[in-house]
This record gives sequence, structure tokens and C-alpha cells, in this order.
Amino acid sequence: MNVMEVEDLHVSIQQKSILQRIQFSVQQGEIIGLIGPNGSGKSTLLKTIATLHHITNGTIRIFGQDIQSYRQKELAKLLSYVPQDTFIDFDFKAKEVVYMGRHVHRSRFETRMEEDFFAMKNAMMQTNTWHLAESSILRLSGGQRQLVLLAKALAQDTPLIILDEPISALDIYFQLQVLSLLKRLGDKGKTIMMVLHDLNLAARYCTKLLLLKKGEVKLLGSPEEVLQEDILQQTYGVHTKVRKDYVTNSMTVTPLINRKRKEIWR
Ligand SMILES: Nc1ncnc2c1ncn2[C@@H]1O[C@H](COP(=O)(O)OP(=O)(O)OP(=O)(O)O)[C@@H](O)[C@H]1O
Repeated sequence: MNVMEVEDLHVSIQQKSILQRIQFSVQQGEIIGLIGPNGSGKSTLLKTIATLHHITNGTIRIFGQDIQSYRQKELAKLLSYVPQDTFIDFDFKAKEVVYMGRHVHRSRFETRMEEDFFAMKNAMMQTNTWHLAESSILRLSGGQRQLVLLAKALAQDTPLIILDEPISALDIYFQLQVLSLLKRLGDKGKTIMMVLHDLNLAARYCTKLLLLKKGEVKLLGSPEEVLQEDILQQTYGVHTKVRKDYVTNSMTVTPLINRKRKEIWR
């Protein structure tokens, strides 16, 4: 089933073209790793899908319907989004932040139901944050806050989950916990699209990689198809060695000194 189709998408911000001719589709259960150099447009693409940026041209369809024709609440039942910046300025308990993910399932004056409690608790258990439920979000570490915001997205219980660098503040234990949780969700039919900078983890946990360069899709394919030495050289300007890791059985990328560019670091 086609969960998302993006057709000839162009996005300009303040008259500057950021995304051009973006075209791809995403099927149910896929875990798409959005990769590409700094400034290539990854966050802009996710924000545009989350309707935070105006579409200059083209179409994004979610479950066959143009995202611009959805009412906000309807779309929030289909798509949850966790931004790169997880700063929260209000003194909420962590569990209250996770409960916010449930708002889309209730009218404004409706009280919380038992199922909201279970969705909140389950999301916090899955992300190893249940012990932080009563803590103020202001007193959590950056990594703990990132996990709580992931829990909020899980509590929202949408078929499509969009995450901007969901493991950027996490130690290696929690990186693997989160990525294997997302993989299990993918196996259960959730569709996930996330920005990752770590190409090795992207190769290991994503079913497909979408490579952006200068606001355009350079390639969409399996990790084997996308992570090729010449493609990485052209996109990142870095010489790499790519091979299959015999422990994880996934592609692994080793960046090497780029002799041609005479870089000064070693
Ligand atoms: N609100 C904005 N106003 C003006 N320019 C913007 C805005 N947001 C992003 N840009 C520009 O759009 C381009 C793409 O930015 P974006 O954040 O999407 O890149 P990215 O691939 O997510 O980068 P990174 O890997 O560094 O997070 C950059 O040149 C950036 O300066």
C-alpha cells in the first residue's frame, strides 16, 4: 500500500529554492532513512511533509489524499512528527508531554480514557522513560527529552511516523534500543521516515535510504544500492570504503582521508 507519494515537490523559503523536483513514494512498513550532507534539505523535506512549510509547487499525498486538503486533526491521526530541536519551554511532567500525543484522539472537552493511560504508559515503557514519568521535562537530559518526545509520537499511534535525527542525543545503548524499536514497529506495519547522519546505523536499520543532495533526490533504494563508494564521493566529497559487515550482515561505510582534497586533519 502506498502510504506517501511526493510528486515534483518544490519548496522555496524567502525566495530561496530549498527543495527541487522531489519525487518518491513510500510503501507501508518501510523504514526510510533520509540521508545527505548538511544543508541538503532533509529537515525541510520532513517539515514540509508535516505541513510546517508551504509547498511552492507539486504534491504530497498521504494515503492517497493531498496533505493540503486534510484538516489538521485528521492528518495528526495519520502522521506524527518529532523535530530535530526537542526543547520545551514549559514545566510539564514528562507523562503530560506524552499525553499530548493523545489529544488528536479526543475532542477538547473530553476527559482522558483508560486507553489514553495505557497508550501513554506503553509508549514510555517502550522508550525506557516510564521511570521519568513524574519528572519535569525541564529537568531531563537532552537524550531523556529526545526519548520522551519519541514516546509522545508513539502515543499518538499514527501509521506514519516522521523523525528528524531521533538518535542524535542518545548514547550507543539507546541508539540501538530506539532503532530496534522502530524496526519492530516497521515489522508490525508502521511506516517510518527519519533523518540519520550515521550511515552505518542507517544501513543496518532502514529498509531503504533516500539520499538528498542540494535539495534534490539523488537516489532512493536499498542500503546496498545507495551506499556505493562513487555515490558517497560525489555526494559528500568523502572517499569511503564500503563493504558488508560480517557481524551485522549490513553495509558498513568507513570514511577515509580524501587525498585529492589535501585535507589537513588525519
Ligand atoms: N527557515 C528557513 N529560512 C531560510 N532558509 C532556511 C530555513 N530553513 C532551512 N533553510 C535553508 O535550507 C537549506 C536546507 O536546510 P535543512 O535544515 O533542510 O538541511 P538539512 O539537510 O536538514 O541539514 P542538517 O543535516 O545540517 O540538519 C539550508 O541551506 C538552510 O539554510
